Formats: sequence, structure tokens, C-alpha cells
Amino acid sequence: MRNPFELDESSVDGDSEPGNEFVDRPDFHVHVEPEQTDDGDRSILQDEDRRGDDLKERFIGTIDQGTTSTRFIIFDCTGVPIAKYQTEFRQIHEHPGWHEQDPYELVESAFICMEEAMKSFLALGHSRSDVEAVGITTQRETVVVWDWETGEPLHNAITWTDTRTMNLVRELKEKPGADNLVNLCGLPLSTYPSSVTLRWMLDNLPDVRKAYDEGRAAFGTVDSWLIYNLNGGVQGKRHVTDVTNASRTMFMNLETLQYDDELMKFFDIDAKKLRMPEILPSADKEGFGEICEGPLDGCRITSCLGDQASALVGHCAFTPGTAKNTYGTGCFLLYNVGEKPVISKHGLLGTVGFQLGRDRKPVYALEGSVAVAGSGVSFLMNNMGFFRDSRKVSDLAATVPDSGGCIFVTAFSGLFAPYWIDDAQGTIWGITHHTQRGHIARATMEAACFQTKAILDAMEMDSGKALTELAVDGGMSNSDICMQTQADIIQIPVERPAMHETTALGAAIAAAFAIDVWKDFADLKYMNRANRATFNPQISLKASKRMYNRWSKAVEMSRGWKNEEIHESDGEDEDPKKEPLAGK
Ligand SMILES: Nc1ncnc2c1ncn2[C@@H]1O[C@H](COP(=O)(O)OP(=O)(O)O)[C@@H](O)[C@H]1O
Ligand SMILES: O=P(O)(O)OC[C@H](O)CO
Repeated sequence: MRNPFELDESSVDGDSEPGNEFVDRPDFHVHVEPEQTDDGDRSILQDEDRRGDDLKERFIGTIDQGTTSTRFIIFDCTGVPIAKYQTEFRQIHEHPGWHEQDPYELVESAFICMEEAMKSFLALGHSRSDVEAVGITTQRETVVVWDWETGEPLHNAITWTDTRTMNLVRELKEKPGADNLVNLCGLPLSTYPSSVTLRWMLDNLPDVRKAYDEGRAAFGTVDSWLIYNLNGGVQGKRHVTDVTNASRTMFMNLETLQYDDELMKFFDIDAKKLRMPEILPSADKEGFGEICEGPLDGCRITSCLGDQASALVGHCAFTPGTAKNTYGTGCFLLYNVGEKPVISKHGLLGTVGFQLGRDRKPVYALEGSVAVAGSGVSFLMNNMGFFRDSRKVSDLAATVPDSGGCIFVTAFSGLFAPYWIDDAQGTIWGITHHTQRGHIARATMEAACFQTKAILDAMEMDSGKALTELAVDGGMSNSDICMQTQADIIQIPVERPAMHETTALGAAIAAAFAIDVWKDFADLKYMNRANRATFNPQISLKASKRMYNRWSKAVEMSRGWKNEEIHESDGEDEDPKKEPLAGK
């Protein structure tokens, strides 16, 4: 194994927007202008009765470890980002449908970002001790298994987009008790949650199996792996997660917020043999330990959330009925349902929204997950060579007035919510001699917008309520064309905050809660409210319905392709259950 902290420059690829180049982006130093609010002439920065000036001198760092990239951002406690660094890591696609990451690169990237962002922070005249706490937010479901005795990963991380378990999922669906799983954990059986991935690893990776049998295998999602390493790995042996990440494993009971025997038994996993992380609230003063090396050596970690839960907090969607949609690698709409979990009847997921302290109740959400959003844009860039920077997708889209009749069902991992079609594959419909790259660029972004519409419809059926506006964030929400299309398709206004780093902000808010910077959600009323961009629907309801009907037709036609592929690529092997074995 390589030294985890030695950077292999060649390993950082993908979107061309990492590092300092990103730091120079115009949205980096976001100055929150005082704004007129409902309450009159008040804003967080003018809010003398609160601790406005004080809060500008208090700082929280956030590690935001998404599917595509890692960032470290230092916020002041009014929510303004002061210093930031972002870098990418390798995406490993060894076979069609497989998607892995090197666990060491995930840790490396976090340390690199902390180093670089701290340089900028110190250059502004601040000192290390000004950073009072660090929060962590990560991609969810991605599984890391490591050796508890050596601290070394036993395999690459297998990500949430990986579909190698498709046939395993089909087998599991036939098992007694399969129908009840969703009532316990909120998630339907699919290739998406961690449980199925772990089962596959135990069945197919001899090193993992051996370590499990010998009681040496530690299981975690990316948050646990990062926290373990930040705390010194094998020296610190801190093995924890939070309720939001644990709610994506399919091992946690949504009511008790603890691992559930029935769930563990269903996946045939012996909790006595496997080292599973302790489940903590998302904000906690002690449980996540402290950073043991690097520029923030000694700094305590006081929050941990899955990235989508973190974005919910970053949007201050604290009250039932509020929601947000994040267009990152995938696209995830979370709707706050309050202090009781809701089990969806229309293809959505029941999940934990956040729990901001041991003495606070958990808040639950209904979630609609779309597997491909910004990764569709990355696909046009990396695989098709349409442009060299994902930000250019809007320029290409602007070369044409609409998608020219093209529909791109970006089902690279099958289709997730609310469809759950595991054998769908990416398909473009409506190609003619007229079709240009601009049409495909538009159709790629529209795919996430159409799926968002399907999710909103499902959410309305589950909750009985319709959203009146949609708050957005994430990489692809930077595209005005995409956000305008979204408003047109869902026929309600789309609201984008001026400060786009809502996911990272959420973990900072949670970390600040843990150390009592905030006492109450009301303290955050003005956080990230200024200078929002609003996209209002510009096409008629009739035109919008016409577009959506074409999309729905294309979805139906994208079914059933994956099985075809398995039969053909296996050649003489007619067993559809056979999947390629992992190579390390
Ligand atoms: N200006 C942009 N327009 C459209 N897509 C973008 C833009 N900037 C980034 N993206 C896409 O957004 C994704 C990155 O978003 P981000 O929120 O950083 O994701 P993650 O948290 O999953 O790493 C990439 O897949 C990239 O292609
Ligand atoms: O990397 P993102 O931001 O698309 O988020 C990934 C999700 O957490 C997967 O469930």
C-alpha cells in the first residue's frame, strides 16, 4: 500500500476545476450584502442584538468530501466562506457499471485541501486557533472496509453509483422479509445502499471475507473512514458515524437510530464479527474526536453528516414542509417531514435529515435520489470531449434554443427514484440529422430536471402537499440554463442562493451548534439568504407537460437493456447471475 499522505499528482483528474484555479472563481469571496427582509431593515450583518460582529470573528472549517471532489472551506459564523481549496480524485471504472475510489486518495485529498485552505486563511492574518471546530460532510452509501489491526483498506471503496450488485439485489428481493425492509430502514432494496455492496464484498473478495471471519474487518461509509484517519487511524481507533450516514446503510432502524437485528440478519451479517461504527447525532462535541496531524492538529471535529443531509441544514430547511434539491454528481431532493419518519409509498426514501445534538430530536426527510446529474455533464466532457471544463456546458447549451427533440435518459446506474428501474441504461432518443452537440448538452441537463419533476410528483402524493418553490445548490445548479429549464419543467420558481457551498455550510452550522455558537434555529434565520437568484417558469403548463410526456415515454423505452448486455458480453456463459469478479 502507498503512503496515504504522498500525493500522486497524476491521480487527480476529471473536471478541470480543482485547486487554486477554483479559489479564484468569482463566487469564492462571497460578500453577504445587507438585505431587506420580511421583518424590516434587518440582516445578519447588521443584526446588533445578535452577535453579528462577534460571529464574523469566529470560524469553523468543513471537509466536504463529495463523489467527484473534496473541498475544505473555512466559514465565519455568519456563513461567509473565508478560505477554500478544492481538489479531485480518481474515479475508477474497471468494468461497465463498476465505480470505485482509492480510500487513501480520499484521505489525501482532505489533508491537501486543509493544508491549502489554511495557507489562505493564515495569509489573511488569522491564526490556527481561530478555527474553533471542524465539521465533516461526505458522499453517502459508498463502502470502505479496512483491517482493524493495520488500518489498511482491504479493497477500493465501492461507490453508491456502482451497479455490480444488480443480480444480487434481484436474489435478495426473493428472500422472505424483503418486503418489510423498507418499513424498518426507509430504503427499498436496490444497488444503492451500503448493505448490498458489503454483502457482495463478503461474498466475492477473499481478503475481506477472511478479515471478517477473523473479526478484523472494519466497515464504514466514507465519513467513518475519514474520521478514523483524521483521528490517527490505528493509533486512535475511533470508529463512528452519524445518524444521517447510518440511515443510508440499510442496517439502521429509522425509529431507534441503532443497528437493527432483523436488518443485519436479512443481509446475513454478524455484528459480532464485523466492526461497525458507533452511531452518533450529527452534531456532537466529543464523539468525533480531533484531528491528529496537519495544519489543524488538535482541532476538534464536532459534526458529521451525509452531504445531502448537510445541504438540507445549509439551506436552513429546519421546519417540516421545507425542501432542497442539490445537483452535484447526482441530484437529491430532500423534504423535511418533521420528527417522525415517513415511509414512502411512491418510490421515495425515508431517511434522517439531521439530529443536531444528543439532547435534540432527530428530524426526518423524504428523499428523491437521482443517480446522474453533474456526472452527466462530466460524461460529456471526459468521455465525449464536448468541452474541457464542465462550466462550459451552459455555453454549449446556449448555442441552440432547446434540445431539438432529444431526450437523454442518463440511466448510467439504472434509474433511481421514483422509478427504480435497475436494468435501464443510458439512451438518447430523438436523434436526427438536425441534432447538434448543443442539443445533447441541453438534453443531459434536462434529464435531472425531468427526474426532479417525477420526484416532486411522488412527494406530493406521499405528503399531500405541493412545494411552492424549490431551493437548489450543487455544481450543476451553477448553470442558469439548467435552472431555468428546471423552473419550466416543474412550473414553480427555483431559488438559488448566492453562496453556492450550501452542503459545506450545513456541516459548519452543525459543528457550530455542537459548540453552542447557535442555541436555536431562529438564530440562523438570515443565514445565506442574501442575493438569491430566482428562476420563474417561462413556458406554459401545456408546453411543460408536452416535454415531460416525451421524457416519460423515453423512460419506458430505456428499460431492459442491462440484461441484454449481460447475456451478450458473457458470450457462451448463459447464466445471467454471473458477475465479473473484482480485480484489485
Ligand atoms: N457550471 C456548471 N454547470 C454545469 N455542471 C457543472 C458546473 N460546475 C460543475 N458542474 C458539475 O457538477 C458536478 C460537481 O458538483 P459538486 O456539487 O461539486 O459535486 P460533488 O459534491 O458530488 O462532488 C460535476 O459533475 C460537474 O460536472
Ligand atoms: O456527491 P454528491 O453530492 O452527488 O452526493 C452523493 C450522495 O450522497 C449519494 O447518495
